Amino acid sequence: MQCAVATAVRRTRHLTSCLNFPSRISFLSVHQQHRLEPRRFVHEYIPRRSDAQKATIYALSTPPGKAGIAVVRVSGPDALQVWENVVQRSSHSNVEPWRMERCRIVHPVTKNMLDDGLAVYFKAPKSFTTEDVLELHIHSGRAVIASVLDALSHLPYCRPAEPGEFTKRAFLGGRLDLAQVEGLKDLIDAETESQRRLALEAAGGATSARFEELRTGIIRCLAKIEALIDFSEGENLEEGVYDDARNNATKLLTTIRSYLSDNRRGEIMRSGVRLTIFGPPNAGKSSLLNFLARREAAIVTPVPGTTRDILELSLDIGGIPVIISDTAGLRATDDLVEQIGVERARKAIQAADIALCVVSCEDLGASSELPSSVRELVTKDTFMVFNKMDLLKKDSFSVEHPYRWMTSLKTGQGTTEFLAGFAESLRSKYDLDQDGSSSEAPLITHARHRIHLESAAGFIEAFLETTADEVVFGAEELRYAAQAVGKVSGRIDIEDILDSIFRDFCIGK
Ligand SMILES: Nc1nc2c(ncn2[C@@H]2O[C@H](COP(=O)(O)OP(=O)(O)OP(=O)(O)O)[C@@H](O)[C@H]2O)c(=O)[nH]1
Ligand SMILES: [K+]
Ligand SMILES: [Mg+2]
Repeated sequence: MQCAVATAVRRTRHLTSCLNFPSRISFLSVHQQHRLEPRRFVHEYIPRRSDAQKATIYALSTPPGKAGIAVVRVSGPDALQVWENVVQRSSHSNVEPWRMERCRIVHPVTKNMLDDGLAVYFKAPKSFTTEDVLELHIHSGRAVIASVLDALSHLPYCRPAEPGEFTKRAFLGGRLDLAQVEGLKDLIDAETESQRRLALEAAGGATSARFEELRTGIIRCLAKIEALIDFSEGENLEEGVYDDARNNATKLLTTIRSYLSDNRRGEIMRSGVRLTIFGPPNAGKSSLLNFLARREAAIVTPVPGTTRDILELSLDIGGIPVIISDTAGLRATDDLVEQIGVERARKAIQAADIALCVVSCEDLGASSELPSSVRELVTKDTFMVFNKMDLLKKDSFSVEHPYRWMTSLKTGQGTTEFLAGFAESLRSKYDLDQDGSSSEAPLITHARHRIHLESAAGFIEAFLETTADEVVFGAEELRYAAQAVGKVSGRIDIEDILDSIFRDFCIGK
């Protein structure tokens, strides 16, 4: 008896580790709380886990509302059974996979006809999720969609899909890696042409392939170092293996560093330049936002302190997505609400990729010096707009700055030049072409990629700090570096590649 319990506990422990339970201690406390026999405890958990994995899920895959067609997608082991229950065809032949068929969609219990549509069955693994998939193409109307989804809810082995669950299954099934999943999401969200191309590249696996090349490079170095651990140079290994590994690691580090010092180009192409408009009150900041948006998005009045909260708009400036924030005019004030607005403005300037300062020509000092409220915030990278040039009395104007324009948002003077110069400056700053794309596709498009690459660079540096006597430590650093790069695509297993490289590695004479 005791022996049986011990076996059960051991098995349970093994299972809890498979199920990612925190620890043996927490398992025991759960076990004690519930006063369950170990064996029963096991039974309680296994079915739920496998159930979650094997559930057949369904969801509307097109936007809800009136349109020509809507697609309801079903994925999981019972997709074919769903077909048998809700799809009625004129022919009684077997279902032919990947072939669209005209059919009636019926309620599984009442067999009432719900819609006249099309159905297609994708046989696993040749489907988006790698599972059996059924797509029902129905008429897109609220009542039709509701009746079909309700009908599916009557099938006991089906449940509604959670957000992103089809894609998650595609990832778990190995159809997409993480970088491709991100690319797919970006493709759906793409609003500009350059975003579409960038996302398509990631979704298609080209981005992953570039990361994979880096990872394989690191593993090649690792293979050499591991060979040195097992054998030694001169004896069983050709000469210069250690130096080779070091040289290659140095080259890889240079490559990674060059990817990292990209001025955030990829992230900017993907998610847009964060641009904050700031300046003294009444300079014409909100007027500038409205000019760029071509509509009265922000309130403009002659009252200083009109804008208080931050107003954010996403615009396409010459093919570049720009997220523009209009902020409260910077000044000391007793008004509590305005004080908060000024505080938020300062934070937005810090968070911006580009800060654009609007100053009224009226507010310039005798020798064209900037108003004190903005003086310490302006750097050589700040974009400067000297507005209200219609009110400029003096004919001479002498503010030197790399990015500077003069406008009158009232008369329109200088605005065409500003718009052209503004777009051009954005392009040159981020090395982008006319349409906002770039000749060489950037590698890093998400902050996540940057974090993993930075950590890989750190590990390679640590490897380069080790000596020929410390190959064991060096190998460990390279292993971490490879894993860090692998995290981008979600591929962190290196043993498989290591084996294959080892196999063609030249060992012995
Ligand atoms: N003469 C002249 N007036 C302008 C010009 N641009 C804007 N204005 C006027 O200046 C006033 C202030 O403009 P806003 O756009 O509200 O200025 P703001 O910087 O957003 O002001 P706050 O939000 O209060 O900080 C409004 O009455 C505008 O019509 C210009 O080029 N010339
Ligand atoms: K104002
Ligand atoms: Mg304003």
